[in-house]
Amino acid sequence: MNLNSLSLVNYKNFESQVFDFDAKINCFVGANGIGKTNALDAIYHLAFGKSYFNPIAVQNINHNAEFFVVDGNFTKNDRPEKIIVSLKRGQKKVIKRNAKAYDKFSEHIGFIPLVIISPADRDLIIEGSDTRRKFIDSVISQSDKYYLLELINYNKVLSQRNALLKYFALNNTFNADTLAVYNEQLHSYGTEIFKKRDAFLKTFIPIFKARYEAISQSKEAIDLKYKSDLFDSELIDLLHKNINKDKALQYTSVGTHKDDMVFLIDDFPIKKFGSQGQQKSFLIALKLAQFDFIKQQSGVSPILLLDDIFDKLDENRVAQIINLVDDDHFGQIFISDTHAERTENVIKQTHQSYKMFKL
Ligand SMILES: Nc1ncnc2c1ncn2[C@@H]1O[C@H](COP(=O)(O)OP(=O)(O)OP(=O)(O)O)[C@@H](O)[C@H]1O
Repeated sequence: MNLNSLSLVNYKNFESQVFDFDAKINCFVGANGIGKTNALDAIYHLAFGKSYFNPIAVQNINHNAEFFVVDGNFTKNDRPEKIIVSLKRGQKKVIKRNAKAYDKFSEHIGFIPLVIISPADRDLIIEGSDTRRKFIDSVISQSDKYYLLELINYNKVLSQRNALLKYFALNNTFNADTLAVYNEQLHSYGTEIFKKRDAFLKTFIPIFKARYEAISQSKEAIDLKYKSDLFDSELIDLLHKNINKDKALQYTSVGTHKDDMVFLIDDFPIKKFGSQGQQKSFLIALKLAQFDFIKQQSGVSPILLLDDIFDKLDENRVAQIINLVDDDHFGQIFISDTHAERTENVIKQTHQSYKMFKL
């Protein structure tokens, strides 16, 4: 899996820019705010059809322009693949593979396996459960197409059920039959989602622990626990049991949309009890385990984006990660850093080809 070239038109601060990449290591270097992260985000866009950093699509168009185009030429399984993502103000985003537009973006997810490691990952520890669910969902979705569809369907039924609860409250009415239709559907999609999350984490956690041990070279016990209402009861029963609460709240209070992952260090939440360094190692281990998992499932080495790597790692650990390309385990790596020499010194220690892009 290789990205050979990237062309950007009006993407964030880039008006027009073309990059020809090395097959192994590529480095964007330059001053703060010059666009290093934006270049990585453009690559992310080609894999996920959206920005990792700015979820409001239209804000990724250059302030002075009416549209953006991100155009990438890949090689996958020895075949050329051209992916184009474009967006015009006031219109819907278009994603094309080899000149053919996707009807559903979900069909594209997983086609370009990619993992990003960024300072923004700290949200996984700091922010609410939503961020952690999105992380698990995005990892599973990259290797299981049906999962994403189940998730989309679950969310659709959930909004319909919530709208119905609001309608009941506003009109002072109740209809058990209509609600039962939504309960059945939510139960069926939710149960599948729960089973897949549970199965995924059973495979993922040992990989994650091994990665953490290798990175931190320390003895603390870290763990990741899946929390879900569905461990104790069937979703359909929970929906029935909580109907009075849901009517009062006017939304659905139980289900897989409430699942969470608890990050632990020596049995205590890492958010409160982990040092800065332990938290950084935890996040890197999480992302490298994501890399391992996707590779295991798809047989393809994901593209790895390392945004502002020295934010998370000291020079030794950066060297450790970049050395991974030496054993051919990793495919292609894209790095962003403010200091050209610092990164180049570390890269030179590998025996791989590389290119530096001074922005
Ligand atoms: N839609 C947009 N139009 C024009 N410029 C934008 C847009 N969105 C973001 N930018 C600009 O992009 C720049 C930030 O780029 P980026 O985050 O890639 O910087 P960076 O080189 O990674 O910096 P740092 O080293 O500080 O992380 C900012 O100057 C910001 O104003």
